[in-house]
Amino acid sequence: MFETRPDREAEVALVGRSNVGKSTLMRELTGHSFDTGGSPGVTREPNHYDWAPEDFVITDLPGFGFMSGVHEDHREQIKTDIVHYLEEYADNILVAVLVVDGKSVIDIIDRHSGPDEIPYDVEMFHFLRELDVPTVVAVNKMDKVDDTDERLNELCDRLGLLPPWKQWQETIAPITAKRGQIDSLNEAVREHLHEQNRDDLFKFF
Ligand SMILES: Nc1nc2c(ncn2[C@@H]2O[C@H](COP(=O)(O)OP(=O)(O)OP(=O)(O)O)[C@@H](O)[C@H]2O)c(=O)[nH]1
Ligand SMILES: [Mg+2]
Repeated sequence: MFETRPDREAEVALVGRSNVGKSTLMRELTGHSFDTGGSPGVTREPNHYDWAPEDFVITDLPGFGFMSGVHEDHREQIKTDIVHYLEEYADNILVAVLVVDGKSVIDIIDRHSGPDEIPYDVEMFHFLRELDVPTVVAVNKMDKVDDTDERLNELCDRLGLLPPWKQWQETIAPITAKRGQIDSLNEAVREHLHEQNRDDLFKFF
């Protein structure tokens, strides 16, 4: 279990598979650099970022999924830790940002869909709903995607949201974190904060 969380009431948490760009997005949101890298599994412990006078923390959770050099047992442990973390702080997490790689997410979901298998991104999306944590799917690396609308409609379909994606701007946010293009995410997060009467946190998004 991760024990490093600062004692803050409100939280926004970034979750998602390894190498999708969570730490890159974290850098864009906070202006502070975190380890990012070409190989999956860079972040092994949560990165928390808080502002001294504010009762608010942004958390970048470790990635889950295939990571070269990381043993299967350890991978399962990380996944279990993430699930426990989300359960424990569900009441504090005002918005969860599920980050996916727009270039590969459909292929990965389809490859892992079967009678006995639920793909991680789909499972996590539904798990967050069960916890009643408002969730935005940040579809990252859109600089690598040509057929934007088609891709985002497919993603809606896989997540059980009726396309077209434009109906779901509070839930589906295409971004290119690496270039700082995250306006759609900021808007979606603000919508959810507003619904919870937390306009005071708009300055962070
Ligand atoms: N093309 C492109 N690459 C990106 C973008 N955002 C991040 N990357 C790259 O994706 C790689 C992984 O980024 P990280 O931010 O380390 O990913 P992470 O999700 O934190 O990975 P873990 O810590 O392993 O879970 C890095 O090489 C980034 O430069 C983007 O918007 N477009
Ligand atoms: Mg990371």
